[in-house]
Amino acid sequence: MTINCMIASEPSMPQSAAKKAPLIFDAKQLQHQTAIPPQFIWPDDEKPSADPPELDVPLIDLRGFLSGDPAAARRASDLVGEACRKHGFFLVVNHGVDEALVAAAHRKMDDFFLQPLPDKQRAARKLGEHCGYASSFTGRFSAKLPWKETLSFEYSAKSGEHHIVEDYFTNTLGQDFTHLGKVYQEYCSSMSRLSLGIMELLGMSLGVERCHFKEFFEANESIMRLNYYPPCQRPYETLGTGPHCDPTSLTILHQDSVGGLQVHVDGQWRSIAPNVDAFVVNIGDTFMALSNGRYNSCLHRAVVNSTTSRKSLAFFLCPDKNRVVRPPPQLVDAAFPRAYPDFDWADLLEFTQKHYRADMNTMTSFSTWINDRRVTHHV
Ligand SMILES: C=C1C[C@]23C[C@H]1CC[C@H]2[C@]1(C)CCC[C@@](C)(C(=O)O)[C@H]1[C@@H]3C(=O)O
Ligand SMILES: O=C(O)CCC(=O)C(=O)O
Ligand SMILES: [Fe+2]
Repeated sequence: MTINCMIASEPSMPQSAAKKAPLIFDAKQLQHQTAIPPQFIWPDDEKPSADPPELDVPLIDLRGFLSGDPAAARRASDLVGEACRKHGFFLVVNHGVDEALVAAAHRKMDDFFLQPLPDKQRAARKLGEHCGYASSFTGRFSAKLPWKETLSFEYSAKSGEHHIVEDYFTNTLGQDFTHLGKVYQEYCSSMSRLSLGIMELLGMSLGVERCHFKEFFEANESIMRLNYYPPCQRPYETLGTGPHCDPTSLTILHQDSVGGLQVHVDGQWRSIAPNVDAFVVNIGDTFMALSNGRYNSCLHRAVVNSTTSRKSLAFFLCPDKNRVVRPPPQLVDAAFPRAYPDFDWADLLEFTQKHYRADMNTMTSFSTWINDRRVTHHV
């Protein structure tokens, strides 16, 4: 199996317009090989260890809150706040999302990812854009490549855009994929509804009006990402997804029963055990900014294994692209002065797609970048 390796100049930063033929990576072949291109081998200080300790993640039962019980809402909000002041991860159960829909969303991933590579590449992601199929980002980064394939697409809760997911699949992949589009359209709609409920709990936990963040995200333009992690014969030298904080606002993740999600807590990588009845929820950089830094976006990654492919469904809640991300005034005071500049999500998304590989320092780098750009444009 020939691989055209790209001799890249930059470490693992986004590539400028691809002047070189990118490394062509076919998971079906490489998943059986111990000879792995060096671009996939991570530095010693980032390699995963075997059997990390499990993180005891708060499990929040949403049944009472969703049925309108004020005491249950208060309890759930307190648990959310406690988790967000620690590591920013929590599990939700009795979340109201149909388990058959979740199962269908996982099953339909195989209909796309088990196709031959040329068929998948009909949906190939264009450089600088966030939607489409990416095979390990071989054309995007030159080192520390993630051992995964992804398919990302937009979901919009705006009126008049209720078929954007279905249309994406039909327009990109043809009528044979309309059934996938219908499943993911319904799945994303469920995720959006659940996200707005969690935004109520987050608002309550921060002591702002209960509907403040819910209204901010009512017309969300979110990103749905299907993560497909093929087996890897050197699982302790590679990573499925590298260490990062999500630049988005809220992530609702469903991991299958294989396991592989890890969170960095108190200087240690801890695994989050699979629980197919639960969604894993974490806040991202944009919500950290909306909370004026009172809640932290948390560092996490995904590891792979040598025997089984792993799948995860990640719904990334994002505001309307042109809503200004600014914390409510109640969250700005002498103890918590403004942590980040005003920005709109479109700018942060552009930054992660064209200028910076999201990691644990994205917001610091972005703040510098946006301030410099404002000065330059202002001059
Ligand atoms: C806005 C996004 C950029 C990424 C997908 C969503 C939210 C998470 C981001 C990401 C997963 C963080 C780690 C690096 C990244 C390049 C990846 O491994 O996929 C990020 C995504 C991206 O830029 O495509
Ligand atoms: O697949 C996982 O468990 C995590 C993926 C992730 O963190 C992401 O896509 O942002
Ligand atoms: Fe993530």
